[in-house]
Amino acid sequence: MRELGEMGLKLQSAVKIQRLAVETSDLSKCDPEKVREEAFKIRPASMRQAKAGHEKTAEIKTAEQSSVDVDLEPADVAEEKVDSEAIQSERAARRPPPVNSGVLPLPWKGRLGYACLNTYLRSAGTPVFSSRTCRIASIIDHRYPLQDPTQPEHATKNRPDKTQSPDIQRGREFVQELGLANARDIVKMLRWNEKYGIKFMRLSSEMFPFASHEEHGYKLAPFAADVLAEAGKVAGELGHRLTTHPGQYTQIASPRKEVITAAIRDLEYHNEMLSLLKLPEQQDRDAVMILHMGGTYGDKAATLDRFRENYATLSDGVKMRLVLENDDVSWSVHDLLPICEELNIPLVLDYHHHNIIFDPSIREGTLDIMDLYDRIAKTWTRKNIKQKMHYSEPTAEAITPRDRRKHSARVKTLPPCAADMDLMIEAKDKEQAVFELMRTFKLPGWNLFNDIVPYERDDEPRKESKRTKKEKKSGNTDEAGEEAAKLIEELTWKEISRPALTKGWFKALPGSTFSELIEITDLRARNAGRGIVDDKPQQDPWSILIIIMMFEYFKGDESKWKPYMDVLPASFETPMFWSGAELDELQASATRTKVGKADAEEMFHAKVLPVIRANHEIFPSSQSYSDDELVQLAHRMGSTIMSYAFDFQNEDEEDEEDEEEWVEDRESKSTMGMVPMADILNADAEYNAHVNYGDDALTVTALRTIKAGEEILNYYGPHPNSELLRRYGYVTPKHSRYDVVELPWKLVENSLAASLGLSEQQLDNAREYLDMDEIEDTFVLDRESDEPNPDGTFTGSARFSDIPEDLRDQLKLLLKAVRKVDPSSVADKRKRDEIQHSVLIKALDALASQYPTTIPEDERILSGSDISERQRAAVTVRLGEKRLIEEAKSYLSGIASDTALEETSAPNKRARRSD
Ligand SMILES: C[S@@+](CC[C@H](N)C(=O)[O-])C[C@H]1O[C@@H](n2cnc3c(N)ncnc32)[C@H](O)[C@@H]1O
Repeated sequence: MRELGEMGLKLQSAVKIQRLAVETSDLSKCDPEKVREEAFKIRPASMRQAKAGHEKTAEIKTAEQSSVDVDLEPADVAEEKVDSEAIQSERAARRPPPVNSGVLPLPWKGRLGYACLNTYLRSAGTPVFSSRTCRIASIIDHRYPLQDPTQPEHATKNRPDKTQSPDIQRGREFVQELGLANARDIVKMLRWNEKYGIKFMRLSSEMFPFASHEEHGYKLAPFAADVLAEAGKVAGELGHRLTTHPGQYTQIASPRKEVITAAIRDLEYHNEMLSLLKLPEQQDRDAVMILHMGGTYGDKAATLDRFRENYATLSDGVKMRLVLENDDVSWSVHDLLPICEELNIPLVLDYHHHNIIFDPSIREGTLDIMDLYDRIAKTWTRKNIKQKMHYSEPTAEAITPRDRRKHSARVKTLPPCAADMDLMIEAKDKEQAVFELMRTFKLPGWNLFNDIVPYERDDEPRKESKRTKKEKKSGNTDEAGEEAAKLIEELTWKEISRPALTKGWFKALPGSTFSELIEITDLRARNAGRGIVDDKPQQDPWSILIIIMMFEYFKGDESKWKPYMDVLPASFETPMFWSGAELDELQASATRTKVGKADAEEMFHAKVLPVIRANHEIFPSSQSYSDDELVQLAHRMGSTIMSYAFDFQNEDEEDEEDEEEWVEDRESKSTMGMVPMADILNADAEYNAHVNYGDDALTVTALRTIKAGEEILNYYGPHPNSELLRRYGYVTPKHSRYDVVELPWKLVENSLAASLGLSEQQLDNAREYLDMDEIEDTFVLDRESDEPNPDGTFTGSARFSDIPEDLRDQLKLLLKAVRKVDPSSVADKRKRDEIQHSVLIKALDALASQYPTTIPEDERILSGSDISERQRAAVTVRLGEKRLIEEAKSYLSGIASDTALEETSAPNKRARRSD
């Protein structure tokens, strides 16, 4: 068994290395034999563990970055190349099962639960759910009475009347009404659950929107006391367990005071909600609040100390309900169990998270954790609370930890828990996932829900789509819009689809018919024979909108959008259109490398031109255009979209409730579109208006008094000037608070080598101890900036407050590695801390020196009058980055001198630490 486990691990590393080789976009260099050889080299277990932590931070970062850079980024283009079917199949074939265990807890006597949302009831004719919410701007709007308070509100005809005087209580009642509607639906869900054999459910944290908000928060008693007591009474009668899971930002071990204050408010809110249910004694004890420890802030021991300290200050009510859960990034079961035992806190074991940060020296899965079952169970029994566990599985194709973080829609098996466990199934299909498990294993109640077909059945009256509603309302669909929407459907995709491998043979069979929309694919590499795939190429929202805009453009005067297209710019100030000399003005700014012109053109060639060329009848005038001219036109449309288009969430996604779990990397399902008029507002980091997207109308709300002649400004987001320039072609002084600078790891390494007098060979030897696959090659430094105030202004300024945690960690790893190569070069831990700061300062110096001009020189250039707009923008970007580098250096020097001071004043402590 053990050998098999190790073999699985090696195969996994092989897959990982292969994937990385592919991700560096050099498919041809990926020699499978070499990859396998590499994978079978055993590294010390400690290194592997350390690297696992890194992988997580690196991946989270990538996910964040990709959510910003929607489409034209090189990474995306590379990603597409990577995702060839063969590689995917290979990876999938090699994946280990989600849970390695021979134990199935049958016959099952426990309760299976689902979290927060019942998909069946949510999509019923009259939706039943507990997460109705609103925006803060709506609370503020509803401080004003309705135009006709005797009539129900209407999105256009009966809105809050801003000419009257506002009343804070009125706004609060508006949001509280949403909470009451949410709470009233608990009983409906409980009764439904009971009917179908489910007796365990997590209540949505969004039950009472903004209840724990600093400014807009409110107590639940007395207004919600009766509704909650009624829900509790029904839960009591039915023996239903109710729990909660405050969100990931509720962290009581944060070093930031404001985070702790907010977390305590949120815990008190959850506690009040559960207490007002007035459940029978045991059920009340079982109504727990699950919390994650949160970040490590670079120092787990210090974080645990803060946790101890802050936990002690929590109210008894909160302490009675608080439960800790292992996460998939930083805090494993092994980390949390001791603190849970120490502080008398139950520990909820989440198998899915555990399987992501497992100890690879044992094997993936649950075997290592089973030895801890007794200790985990005791954390519950000694408080007389019924134990619960969380179970979910990664998506079927998941291989890397990043992939595996995504929960699959349903689960295939049960974990090896006690057969009477309360098991929360955290899967996207919620109650349907529970049903599937019940069906698979014929668990008690499996025969109760035969009348429940999957929640998307056609005979259930479903919510109308908003588009249909609008169309109906106008009585006459907007022809131009409809025409554009139909365009994509009409296009024949064959020219750009994958070559048909096996369809020809299949089609040749006598009597066969074959839809053009599907394709037979070869899945033998993963032992799955043939399979059917959707044959449409993956057009993304960008290419679709570019094609539609080009379609309208070619129609010329015939286009109903012509007047709108005419006011849109034909040329742009974004760096995409700058000359080489103009780009050079950006100096060492990372923006210089992010222009993405070549990648954009590659995308046009792959996704836009083939569609146009294959459809002369739809784009008749395009025939007179050369390929180059089409690419230029695609650039123009792409840049227009970049500056003017809006993202629209798909209907399905809007209805989806948050998993209330650790951050998930969801696939984007958005669509992009042009919205004339809505795109007319300019923007700045301090703004005075907010655009509200209603079902039937788009409104703009002033956030404060706007003087006559003053420009109405929207908010495009907390972008650094470099990003503002890249996307929109402008910069503003106010956006400099969000400036960032990218520090290449190479500079840190060089600076370390210089500080310790290491030779290139010694540095290379140290690198051998690191898993280079996990090493980040750049780190983003930025300032800490508060959110803008509700009126769009800022109270304080942004300040540099810390070096990124992953940079610190990576540097620590390197220092440890250097110590192994040359123990005399880094004497002890204290020395390592000192070195860290000076190394980073030197690295920042090196970074600053890559910019040929100094801060005063840039300031002089900017104050001059003979400077073009493009130059002004470039100098503003580079100057912002230089100033940030200086701030980071002063911060580090400050810490370094504090440490020195501490050492001179506390020699005993120092002596202990260096032991
Ligand atoms: C959505 S449009 C805003 C309306 C646009 N000004 C127009 O002419 O229709 C975004 C573009 O407006 C310009 N813009 C927006 N805010 C700006 C600002 N604060 N300063 C300069 N230009 C701005 C940029 O060219 C940007 O790409």
